[in-house]
Amino acid sequence: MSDAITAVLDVVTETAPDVRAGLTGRREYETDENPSGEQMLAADIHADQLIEDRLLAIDAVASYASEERDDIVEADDGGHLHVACDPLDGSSNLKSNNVMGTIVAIYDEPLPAAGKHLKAAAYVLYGPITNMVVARDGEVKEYVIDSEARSASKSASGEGSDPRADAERRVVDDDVTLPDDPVVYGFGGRVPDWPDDFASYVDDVEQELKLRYGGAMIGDVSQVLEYGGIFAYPALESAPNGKLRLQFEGNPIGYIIECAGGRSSDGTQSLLEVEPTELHQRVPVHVGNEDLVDRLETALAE
Ligand SMILES: O=P(O)(O)OC[C@H]1O[C@](O)(COP(=O)(O)O)[C@@H](O)[C@@H]1O
Ligand SMILES: [Mg+2]
Ligand SMILES: [Mg+2]
Repeated sequence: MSDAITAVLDVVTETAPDVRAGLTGRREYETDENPSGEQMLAADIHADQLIEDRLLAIDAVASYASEERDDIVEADDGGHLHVACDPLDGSSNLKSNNVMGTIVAIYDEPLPAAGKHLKAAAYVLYGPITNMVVARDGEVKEYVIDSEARSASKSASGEGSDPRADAERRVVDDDVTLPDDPVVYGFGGRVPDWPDDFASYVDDVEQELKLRYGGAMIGDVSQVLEYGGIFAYPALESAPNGKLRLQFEGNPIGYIIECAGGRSSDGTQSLLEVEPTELHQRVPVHVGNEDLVDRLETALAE
């Protein structure tokens, strides 16, 4: 099992530089919508295709599902891992050249699965540098994806030049934990669309924390992991289940934050406890320091 998970994480690492390189020139919207009714960029489709092809080539991967396709793709030859992917999280940031990420959730149950069936979750963040955060076995590690260092050392040693073999991840923090004293908050959705109970919670936390909201969940969650705080894409008046999707976004981010010592919630319970009903189901997402999420649940219950 653990070698199989490493194989999936290695493929994600090796594919990240190709996803990143594919962004240039793929900033236009396609005419098709994804299953959530959102317009896809050419970059979303390109990243999805690259990741699907490479993950399904791993013997242990039984199925692949993504935010960008209606149905689960089953591998021809079995396997025991089921991978759910958001190939480009925050892709509307591509037009304005801001951060985006790739999220993978590795389950040992067929999809849709509850978050408690996650064996690992990871994201790649395409920021000024490309890094990768991996949660497994209750721990979170941060890596830098370093394609150039490896390429240079390989060419010096005369090794071949398969571009996929050129990326490696290097640990930069082997125990990512949320800082005790939280600093930042970031909440999605239009402010007038926030329910009153959520809005009054925001009034409270904005007295204590600094706003950091960038329009890509993965970038905003990375701020919370680094500085402590809370990220939410809450239930809205117009969308009681919020915007983010349980299999591809809520579960893996909830898992990463919980492994880093924080809490996740759909408003009343851990995201990892939410009953899956369909592949593309949405869920309100609140993740961050324990005390901030506890207070949020109390505010929503009043
Ligand atoms: O534009 P809004 O409503 O603030 O939404 C931003 C949210 O939507 C998302 O972009 C949804 O993810 P996708 O880009 O993968 O569809 C999140 O990353 C982000 O938190
Ligand atoms: Mg997303
Ligand atoms: Mg996406």
